Amino acid sequence: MTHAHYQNEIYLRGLADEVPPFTTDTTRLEQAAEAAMAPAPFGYVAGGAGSGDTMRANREAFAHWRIVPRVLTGATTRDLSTTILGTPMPAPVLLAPVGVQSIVHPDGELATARAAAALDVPIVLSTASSYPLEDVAAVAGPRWFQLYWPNEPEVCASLLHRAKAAGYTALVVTLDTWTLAWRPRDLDTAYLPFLRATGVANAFTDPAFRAGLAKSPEDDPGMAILRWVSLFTGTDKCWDSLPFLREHWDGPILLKGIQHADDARKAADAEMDGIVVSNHGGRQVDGAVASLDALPEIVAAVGDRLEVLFDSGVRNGSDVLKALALGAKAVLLGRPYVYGLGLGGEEGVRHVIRSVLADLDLTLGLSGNTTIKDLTPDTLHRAHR
Ligand SMILES: Cc1cc2nc3c(=O)[nH]c(=O)nc-3n(C[C@H](O)[C@H](O)[C@H](O)COP(=O)(O)O)c2cc1C
Ligand SMILES: O=C(O)C(=O)c1ccccc1
Repeated sequence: MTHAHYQNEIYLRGLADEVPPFTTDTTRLEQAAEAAMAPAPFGYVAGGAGSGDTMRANREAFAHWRIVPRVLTGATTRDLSTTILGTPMPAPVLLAPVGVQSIVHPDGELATARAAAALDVPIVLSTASSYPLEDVAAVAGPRWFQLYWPNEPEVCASLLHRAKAAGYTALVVTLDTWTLAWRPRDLDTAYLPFLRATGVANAFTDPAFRAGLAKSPEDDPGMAILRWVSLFTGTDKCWDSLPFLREHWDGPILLKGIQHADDARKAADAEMDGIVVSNHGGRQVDGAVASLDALPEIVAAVGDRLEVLFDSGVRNGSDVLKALALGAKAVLLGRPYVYGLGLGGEEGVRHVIRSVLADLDLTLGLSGNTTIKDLTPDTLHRAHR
């Protein structure tokens, strides 16, 4: 089942007077999920750093770019497919790494992985997943692994070894979250899921992590969780540390959380294979630049040296199209699929992916384009609002 089929399926439902189980306006999933989810997990997913300024800026940045449709271009059938760092995908869309998904739905990352696999859309599994990476791999299709870079080299090497053995093909190293930001929404409700058992599955199943504990995680879970958190808090890493990852990871490496062209150049100089232009969905630095506003300069600086991927604020097909036109090779979908998970587990995630892809396919065609290669800055107009 592809994006075009999903469009037909939704139309056929309409003919039969059947409403779809979830909204097809993927920009409205947040409101729908708020009504369906428990308040604390919803607040954790929806929330951002500080006042939420950067989260809002991420969305506003998309509104400043407008698509300029072209006609009579023969875009009746489209091809959205692409290959990024050896991974073929039906569309330039991956699921962003999101930790602790079992707070949203008991099946968590398993449901997400199944939904994505059914559509051949790659997932990026978080280090802080609520199911062990091997269990997720067993039900997943194309998969990349996201690393929160632990302070202990043995634990880092062990995680990388396990991820490789379980068939994760690319490594996404997240650099913008070496400690969690000031997030009033969670602080005000004392909701800190990463301090609970929801995000430690990969640690508790890791031999190197277990070897460093005085008591097993089963005997003293509190102590084990504290050690896991401390492994990711603060960092002595710098640009010179990257060769360690090369030594322990046989495959493409991308750096996630890049917002400055100079950092993008450093990533290219360090022979990284890609970057993810991202501000973590506005969850880290309040007042930071909108991720889409950072994109063009970064593409100009390094677009010919490594793969530039993008996230933060993508909500529908038009947003994907705009990020691609500004030079991203693919985008990562974040909160929208997590809301799908909260609304309807595996079925909800599948609905969200299909809706975004069907919308992208139609928007691409109706703006007069046949493939994603047709998209350039010329596809867009810079508007004042
Ligand atoms: C609930 C939640 C948990 C997240 N956990 C992780 C994570 O474990 N690792 C990571 O690299 N990024 C994590 N992110 C950031 C996402 O990968 C992505 O950068 C962000 O969601 C994109 O912004 P958007 O949600 O506005 O699209 C998380 C985001 C959310 C909303
Ligand atoms: O909440 C987040 O944004 C995040 O990246 C994270 C960090 C630790 C555990 C789970 C998610």
